[in-house]
Amino acid sequence: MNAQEFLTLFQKKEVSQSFDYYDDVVAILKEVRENKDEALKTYSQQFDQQTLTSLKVPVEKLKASYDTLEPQVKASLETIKARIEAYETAIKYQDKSLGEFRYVYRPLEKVGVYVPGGTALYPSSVLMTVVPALVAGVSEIHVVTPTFSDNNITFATLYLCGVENVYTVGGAQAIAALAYGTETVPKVDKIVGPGNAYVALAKRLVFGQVGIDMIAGPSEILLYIDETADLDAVVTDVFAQAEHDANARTFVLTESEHLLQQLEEKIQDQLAKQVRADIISLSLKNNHYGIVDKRDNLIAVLNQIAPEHVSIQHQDSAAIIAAINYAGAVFEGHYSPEAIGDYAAGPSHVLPTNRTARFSHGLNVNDFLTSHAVISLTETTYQTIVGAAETIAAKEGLDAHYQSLAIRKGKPND
Ligand SMILES: NC(=O)c1ccc[n+]([C@@H]2O[C@H](COP(=O)([O-])OP(=O)(O)OC[C@H]3O[C@@H](n4cnc5c(N)ncnc54)[C@H](O)[C@@H]3O)[C@@H](O)[C@H]2O)c1
Ligand SMILES: N[C@H](CO)Cc1c[nH]c[nH+]1
Ligand SMILES: [Zn+2]
Repeated sequence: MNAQEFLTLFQKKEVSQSFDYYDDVVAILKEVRENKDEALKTYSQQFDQQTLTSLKVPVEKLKASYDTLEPQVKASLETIKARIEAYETAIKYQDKSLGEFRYVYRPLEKVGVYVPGGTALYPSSVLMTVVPALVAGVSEIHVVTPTFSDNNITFATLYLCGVENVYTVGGAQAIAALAYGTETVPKVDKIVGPGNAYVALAKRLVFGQVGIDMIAGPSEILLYIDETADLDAVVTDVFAQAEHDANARTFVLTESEHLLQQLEEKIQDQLAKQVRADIISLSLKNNHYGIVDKRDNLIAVLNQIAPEHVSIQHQDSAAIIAAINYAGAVFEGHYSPEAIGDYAAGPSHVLPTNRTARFSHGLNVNDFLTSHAVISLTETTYQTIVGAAETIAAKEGLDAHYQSLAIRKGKPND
């Protein structure tokens, strides 16, 4: 399809998607708010087939998971953790002193982290959320995850990061627990982390009661390719996002109809051989788009989709990247595939989906800080600006404000 045809379809789909899970998620939020731990256990039975006697994971169990890791896995986690720490430390906001003003940053106190666990384990999401929080200086981290097996790599990674508060609960009910608090799970100040459509919608609905990082829902990739791209590699990039979720979305943009046909043939040839072919097929059936048009129209489409990931495998990558305004993260060239960002590049893989990169950004250390201005005016500055303030206070009819300003006027503080 061309750019215009795609945009018409995209708009219709976007409107219907946003309500798909609404009733289910609202019911879950209400139930957890009222019945707390009991509701969490009932939902774990219903959605995860787990009979839970307790929800909190003992630290010994986290340690046991860590102790059973092969040395190579421990070393890989350490390597990635160090890269994330270095990156987040480099981009952390510092207090600014501007004479009569200061702008200061403070770490959040209590953060809730969602680590997915429905159809795969996500130790990488532990690193991509917890490490930035630790670099920010967050004092309490509470992790919820639908991860139930003994000796699993998610628990091991949590232990490696020093997280002690871990609860085996997932889905919208886990978000409700962190937002409202239950007997076991405390209410937090902000919830971060990725998850499926239920998790993403629940976060959206509890915003205001607690802070959230963004809508980090089912994965997406947009690949912009030309003849210089290695099509076999591009096929793996398409499958790598589609295998996350039947709701994952993949977009291929190109200026060449022939190239798109070649790619689609390769996708069909290789689909059946994929380990997660069932999920990939569902994702590709409903959420895979090939768009052929001229450069300007493709860039306009890209900025409308504002995809979670953009991968540019094109000889003019620099020019295309310069025109991208909205994306979760952009990957340039053959050696920056999206999958390296999922695990090891450095910036967090927790990124906005479903067009929300038009107004939000990927998770980073600064999302775990709050900030405020400190105002310390000198008398000279005060006397210079008080007249303007009085004038507007009078126009607003707020007399007590006017008096608070006027009483200090012309009275040297000696
Ligand atoms: N945007 C990002 O930054 C990012 C990063 C990593 C992963 N992801 C996404 O995270 C998601 C992981 O999904 P997942 O499903 O494997 O794990 P998940 O932990 O997000 O969801 C599993 C939970 O969903 C709930 N659930 C399942 N079916 C339900 C139903 N019918 N009704 C109510 N609740 C139900 C269950 O409680 C289950 O515990 C994928 O969509 C993946 O693409 C996104
Ligand atoms: N691609 C996901 C973000 O959409 C992140 C991830 C974790 N593990 C593998 N991939
Ligand atoms: Zn991925």
